[in-house]
Amino acid sequence: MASTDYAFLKGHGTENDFVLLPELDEALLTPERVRALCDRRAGIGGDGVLRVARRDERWFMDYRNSDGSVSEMCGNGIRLFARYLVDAGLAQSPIEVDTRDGVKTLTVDGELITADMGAPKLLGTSTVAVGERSWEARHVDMGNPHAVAFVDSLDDAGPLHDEPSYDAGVYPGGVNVEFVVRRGDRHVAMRVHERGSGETRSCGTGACAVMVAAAADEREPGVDLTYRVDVPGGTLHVTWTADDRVLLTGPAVIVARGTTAL
Ligand SMILES: N[C@H](CCC[C@H](N)C(=O)O)C(=O)O
Repeated sequence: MASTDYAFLKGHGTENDFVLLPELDEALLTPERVRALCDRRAGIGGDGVLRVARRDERWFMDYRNSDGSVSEMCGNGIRLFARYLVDAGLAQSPIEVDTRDGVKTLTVDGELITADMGAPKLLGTSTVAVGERSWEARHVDMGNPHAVAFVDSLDDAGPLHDEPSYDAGVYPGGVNVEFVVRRGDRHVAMRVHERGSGETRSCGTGACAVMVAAAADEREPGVDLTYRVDVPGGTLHVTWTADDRVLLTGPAVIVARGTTAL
């Protein structure tokens, strides 16, 4: 692989970490280069890559999972993307960011950033399994696919080294699998095995999917509903608005800037 220096930033949202590339051409971001950048020993390390691009007069977030695959949306990543734009003086809050799942609006309020993720799709149920154990999982689409399984304990899913098995008929393009427990009124905790990245410390779209699955039965017409969602890497808050939008609020921290030869 030819080695030329490219600018990068490293950051995270509740420890879901990303390599942000502000100037790389799309043609250079091959799956091989994504895997090399995300490698935690031979590369910078990350759960994914955020390439900064322009599309139709807007900023476009080109998101890639650490295995080099492409996904439609990344809830923690888009907050870091907005943090970069504001810190670099390239945009002011509120910011419209285009994604493969359409345009999202980001609002920056000090340390916290809120992403309007749009309307959730609450679909049917299927079965997910880890080893001998299996659970019913609720299909929630947040622009990307999620299977949400309610468990008695977050330890029930085991070490999650391997991808849980799932119904490929329901999820032909793969799926992010969340395991969730209730912690109290409008308060849940989750673990996630992400499509294309493995178990991560947090998943923004996953936190939204978990909240929608957990709150669906208690949601009242005309009322906004907010949940606290604890992830291994911190805490997110998710609001399902009366007009059927999901708002994801959490931190986004830039931890390093530099140049990469990858
Ligand atoms: N692995 C996900 C994309 C990243 C989602 C996650 N990092 C988030 O914060 O939403 C997928 O393939 O759909």
